[in-house]
Amino acid sequence: MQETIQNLRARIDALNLQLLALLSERAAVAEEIGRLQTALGMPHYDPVREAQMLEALTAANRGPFSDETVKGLFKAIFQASMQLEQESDKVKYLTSRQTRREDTVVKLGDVVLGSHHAPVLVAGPCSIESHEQVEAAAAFVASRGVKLFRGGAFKPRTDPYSFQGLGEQGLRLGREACDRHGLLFISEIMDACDLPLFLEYADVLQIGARNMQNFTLLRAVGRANKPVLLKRGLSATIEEWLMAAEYLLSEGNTNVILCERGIRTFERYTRNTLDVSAVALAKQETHLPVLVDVTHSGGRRDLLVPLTKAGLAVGADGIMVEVHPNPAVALSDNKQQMDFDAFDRYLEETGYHKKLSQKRHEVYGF
Ligand SMILES: O=C(O)C(=O)C[C@]1(C(=O)O)C=C[C@@H](O)C=C1
Repeated sequence: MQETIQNLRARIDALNLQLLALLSERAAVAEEIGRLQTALGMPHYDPVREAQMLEALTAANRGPFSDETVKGLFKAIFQASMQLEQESDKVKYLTSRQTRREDTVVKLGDVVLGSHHAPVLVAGPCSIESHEQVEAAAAFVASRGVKLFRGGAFKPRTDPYSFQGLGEQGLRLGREACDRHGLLFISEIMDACDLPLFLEYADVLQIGARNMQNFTLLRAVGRANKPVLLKRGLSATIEEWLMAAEYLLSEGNTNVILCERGIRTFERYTRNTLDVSAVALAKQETHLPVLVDVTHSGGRRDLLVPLTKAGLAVGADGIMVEVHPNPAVALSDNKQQMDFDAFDRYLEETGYHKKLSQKRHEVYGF
């Protein structure tokens, strides 16, 4: 008896495989129909066709399943084909991990950003203010093992009468200081017409939070042959942020680094709220490297260490911080930049002096 059941089950197993092969073949044909329908602008759902097929099937039905059961089984098959057809209509976003499974790794000189590589640290002043200031900042961060230098020359300021940056002169001062100290230079571009200047002076083009949805700028930078750091907008949803990155990739620029910099919430103890889930989700949903700008996230020096730990714990590939020789007299963001002693304490407390030379798994175990 037991043996007979075993034998019958073996037959069912074989029939299951035959059914699966037939269903897969049928699905491939339905997908082909779906592609033609999409090209012709026709809907995928065709109730008349479904009714005709069900009629033909019930007419051919000799049992043991009732007509109703046969109809139920085939309706489930039609539904499954429809889902496949609709799925293939969905746009394949270049930023999506479904389109590209492997992590994108951005190479900046001898610094490698993303995947299993050691978390990077981007440091430098909010704005480039003078030769002396940028020289002091660049010399200091370079002496501490930092390879990526930030410094704004074109500043998007809320108040039109506040310091707007040194413009081209700032870019030149930044470039020269970076060259003297073996640093790579990241600076924010605000207008597509400044692209030639940035191509000459900067190593990484930063698109700031306020310009995250400047689609003309995104397209222009997307066509440039330079890595881009794309900050999340002040009130941008994760989807809007990733779509902005899609603009860059769709124009051919694959060296895109995302940067979470805190979003505007009701909370007033901090300037912005660091959205750690956005960092984790950006890593999950896209294949791009993700940084966290801890200076703007909290807008508070006393939060730089904990926010750094939080960012790295949820998978960030690096951190951006602001360092100024004398923050008290800084021409922008003077409440949140670190002086040199504070930066040394920051490196010690976050363990970044070790992290700068280690692989990710050596630091975090993952
Ligand atoms: O014949 C079609 O138009 C199909 O898309 C295939 C198919 C099917 O699976 O048979 C799928 C959904 C439609 O509602 C009708 C039929």
